[in-house]
Amino acid sequence: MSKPHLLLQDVHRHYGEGERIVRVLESANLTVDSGEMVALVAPSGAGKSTLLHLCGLLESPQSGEIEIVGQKTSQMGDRARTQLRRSTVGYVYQFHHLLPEFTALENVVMPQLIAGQTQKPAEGRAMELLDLLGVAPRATHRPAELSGGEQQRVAIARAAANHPRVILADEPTGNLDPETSDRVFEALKSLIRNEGAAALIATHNYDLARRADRIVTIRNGLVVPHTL
Ligand SMILES: Nc1ncnc2c1ncn2[C@@H]1O[C@H](COP(=O)(O)OP(=O)(O)OP(=O)(O)O)[C@@H](O)[C@H]1O
Repeated sequence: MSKPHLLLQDVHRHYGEGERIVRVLESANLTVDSGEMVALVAPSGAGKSTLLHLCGLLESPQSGEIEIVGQKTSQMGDRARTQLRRSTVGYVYQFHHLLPEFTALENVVMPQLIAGQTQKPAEGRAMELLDLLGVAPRATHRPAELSGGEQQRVAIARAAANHPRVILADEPTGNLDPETSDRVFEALKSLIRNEGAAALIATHNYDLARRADRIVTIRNGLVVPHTL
């Protein structure tokens, strides 16, 4: 059997020390397979951002192993981690952070050029993603000329531009109205399926969480299955 795209094994993460210690994860385990969408639902302060940062190699655990596409990261140096993150992880944030002076298309082309892709194939890939997410007709519009939902779909296309094996999203529809939020979530889901990425999506929206393949929460420092 092939390895899961994302694997956390016996991960410990705390902040501070002594009396001020905050134990967020204690022996946490999680696996997310290719094409699987896992929703992360937990109360404020439970450790959702911490977990996403660990999965995205933006933070390191005090102990335990995090594997991305079968690569163990616990012994990696900073450069190797950064390289692995850039080549395998895509982030979607609540606020899209698109570059305002560039068009939707250019925003999705840009990360590919930075990764060493050439213009034409990068444009082809960008159009393919914008099309998949239903925003191809807005390709030449700048962010200010797009609706909130369109902006967020462009941001998802940008996060997926370099074929990430792992997609991490923090409240990806948090600032959208329910109907738009629904549409964006479905677009994200079909993208994950299409691309065979492993996705971990933190959300407070129970209706959306229920439509993921699985729901997990953080309890007593563990990542555990959750039902709503
Ligand atoms: N740099 C830090 N130093 C000390 N404590 C921290 C630090 N970062 C996070 N924490 C603590 O770790 C716990 C988990 O924080 P985290 O941001 O992961 O929670 P969260 O579930 O994402 O919360 P929210 O839903 O409010 O964003 C919190 O109690 C927080 O106060």
